[in-house]
Amino acid sequence: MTPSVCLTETSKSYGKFAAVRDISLSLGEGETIALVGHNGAGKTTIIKLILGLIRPTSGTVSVLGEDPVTGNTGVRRRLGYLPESVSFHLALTGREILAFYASLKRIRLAKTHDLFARVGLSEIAADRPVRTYSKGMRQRLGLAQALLGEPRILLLDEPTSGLDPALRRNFYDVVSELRAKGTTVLLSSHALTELEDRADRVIIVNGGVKIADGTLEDLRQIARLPTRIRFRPSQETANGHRAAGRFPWTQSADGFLEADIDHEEKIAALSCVTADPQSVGSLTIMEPTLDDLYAHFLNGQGTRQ
Ligand SMILES: Nc1ncnc2c1ncn2[C@@H]1O[C@H](COP(=O)(O)OP(=O)(O)OP(=O)(O)O)[C@@H](O)[C@H]1O
Repeated sequence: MTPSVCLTETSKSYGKFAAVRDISLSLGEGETIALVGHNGAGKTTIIKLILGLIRPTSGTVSVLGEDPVTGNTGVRRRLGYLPESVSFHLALTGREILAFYASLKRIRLAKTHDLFARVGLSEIAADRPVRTYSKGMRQRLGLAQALLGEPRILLLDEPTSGLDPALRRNFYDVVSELRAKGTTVLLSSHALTELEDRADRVIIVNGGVKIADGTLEDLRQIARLPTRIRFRPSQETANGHRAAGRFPWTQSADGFLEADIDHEEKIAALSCVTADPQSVGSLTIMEPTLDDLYAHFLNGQGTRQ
């Protein structure tokens, strides 16, 4: 996969304080990457380094092959950015705001006409002043602004905070469309559960340092956390199952047998449960979630505010 963004041993300090320390990462074309970490972990600093809004204290940042601070300004026009708190001039209409940002990016207005529909803002809403917008509508306008000019790299800082479930779904639909077109999407978020099925890769930062980077499956392989297996045995085989093998099955209130099985034993445990398919009513395999993995990688690292 061609990398759109590369940080190589990049640090950013403010005085003696290192907001980001020796981070190396690459973001591929068409990849959706979740950037997760506690408050103050360094997520926004990484985004600002990619945008060229701040210079690294050491190391390098390359965006579409250019240094985003000193390189070809055309590269910046290929970036879309939705900041953590969107704030627009309240007296302007959505359409006026989009026209303003389009002129900054030197994009012809004709190319912006479908953006309102794409983010789910009606034509009537587009002509209303932003002060009449709900938080969700402002966030949609922020997304429309970030989508101006069909960016090749989209950086979204906490994009779904404050959005209701329907708006979140709509938002992720737009992200899927962009991914299909080859756009690199970096999503900084605390909403781990909703990222789980949506990100191709997860980067975890803590205290300005990258502590994990991989697909969910990669992270599961590294963390080797137990898998919970639950099954409902048929009446006559319940006792047999409970005794089966060396696995510590316990009976839950709803009649299921369940156990947390070590990563290495997962296949053996499943073979044991399913040896006689007739004897199993239903079976659930619960792999460690992104929440579990996040807690695992942060465990013992300490956090800072
Ligand atoms: N201009 C600055 N001057 C001094 N310290 C800064 C500056 N910008 C960021 N920091 C510090 O760098 C650290 C990382 O900040 P950053 O905004 O990147 O965190 P974050 O992971 O985005 O947090 P959040 O989830 O709360 O938005 C924080 O401790 C912050 O206080």
